[in-house]
Amino acid sequence: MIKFGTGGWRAIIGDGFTKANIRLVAAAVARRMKREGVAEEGICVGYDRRFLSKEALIWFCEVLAGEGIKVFFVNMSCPTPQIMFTVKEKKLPYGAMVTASHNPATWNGIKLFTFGGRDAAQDVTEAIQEEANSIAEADVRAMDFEEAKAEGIIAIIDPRDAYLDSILNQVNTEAIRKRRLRIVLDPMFGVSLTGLQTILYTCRCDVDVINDRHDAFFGRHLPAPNPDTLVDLQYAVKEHKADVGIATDGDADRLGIIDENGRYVTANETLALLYYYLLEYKGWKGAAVRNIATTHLLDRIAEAHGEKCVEVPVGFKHISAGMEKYDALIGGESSGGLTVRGHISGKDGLYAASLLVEMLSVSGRKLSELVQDLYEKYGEMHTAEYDWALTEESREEIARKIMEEKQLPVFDKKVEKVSYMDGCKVYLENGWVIVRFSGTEPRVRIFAEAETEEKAKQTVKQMADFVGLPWQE
Ligand SMILES: O=P(O)(O)OC[C@H]1O[C@H](O)[C@H](O)[C@@H](O)[C@@H]1O
Repeated sequence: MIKFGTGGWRAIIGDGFTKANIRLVAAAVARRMKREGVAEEGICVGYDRRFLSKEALIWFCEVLAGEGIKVFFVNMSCPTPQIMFTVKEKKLPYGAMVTASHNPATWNGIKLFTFGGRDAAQDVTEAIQEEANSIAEADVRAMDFEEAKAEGIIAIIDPRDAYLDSILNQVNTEAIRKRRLRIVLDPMFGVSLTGLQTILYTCRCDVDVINDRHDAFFGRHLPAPNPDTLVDLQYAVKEHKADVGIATDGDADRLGIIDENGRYVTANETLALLYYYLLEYKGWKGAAVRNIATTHLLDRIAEAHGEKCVEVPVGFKHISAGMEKYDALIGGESSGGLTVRGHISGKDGLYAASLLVEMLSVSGRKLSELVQDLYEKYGEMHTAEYDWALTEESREEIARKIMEEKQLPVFDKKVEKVSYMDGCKVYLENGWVIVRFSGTEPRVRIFAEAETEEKAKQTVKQMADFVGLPWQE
């Protein structure tokens, strides 16, 4: 059974992520493109550094070619945002990337993009999922990869320069050159290495790199930037006396930041800092779009500038849709993805890192000072984020209690409202807590925000106790 979630189709290699299923997804995409009359316009495809990614993409393309779909094949592992950028720039109707993003090394998957380089909307992925699950394997046609190349159905392209130049054109490279920043880069064994180094060297930064070799096990960590996985980067920043540590996840659409003291700057803080920077320093205008599990600091910043902050369910496709609807300035999520008006509509770790480096250069401040400034201006808000592995039974039990019976614990703060848009979110006076099932992994997540980290943690604990999840520090 093929199942698309928050960010594309993901499955364990050899279990759901099999050659047969990859071919079924390709056949469904091809049939959809043919029905829409866009077979000749084509699809841009790429792959990351995971185990089996390139092979999987070749199998995917053989089916596309067998159905007569024009394929633009990026023949070098690359960041997901590079594919989104190319779909947008070439005005292609579709794009695809073989990656399981931040999931464990045993997973792989396929992300799909539509016109404008956006994450495919839910109705699109649902339709593709349904069609893929209904096609008989014997009905899948394919054409040998080399033959399709020789016939020109598959064209090899290299859009790297166009993508990197577009980022360099959007940031203030002059200001960065003057600041001579010292940076430690941690691509987490993923695909940002060449691109981010190129951008940073072009801006004359001094760059040290860790975790750069090709390791399909991601150094036995999850390739997701968070305080547990960025311990190496924290040490390296302190050791090299760097101004900042920059990490990107496995497919480089998410960003993780370490400040000059070796402290992990949360994705919420990064997002709020960049929104503030765009409004205050660059004088840009516009709303912010955040997902339901992301900091309300953005709401405070928006309000202070006469802007609004729009809340959407988790998943960048919802952020992109919200940004388009409100012509928003910035959109982002607490999981580390963000983008800005004028760039691609999907999240981009390379672009976000470049903008952050620009912010440090233009402001002339240290990262820790900028975070402090923000709290002094808008009040302290801190998040606590925990997640638990789930069995089918525990999932059903939690869903019954909070989603069907709509039970809630008794909080020591006033409950302002409750939303069931994505999981169950309780809006408290000066804070909130959300319980939701991940759409990318078999896990349940409980996030909270409050005036101190301790209070946020206590709120998560209270909710975890209430739904019967074991508490671990
Ligand atoms: O909490 P989850 O449903 O697992 O989603 C966590 C993240 O997964 C992917 O990276 C999606 O692209 C993001 O939009 C989402 O925020």
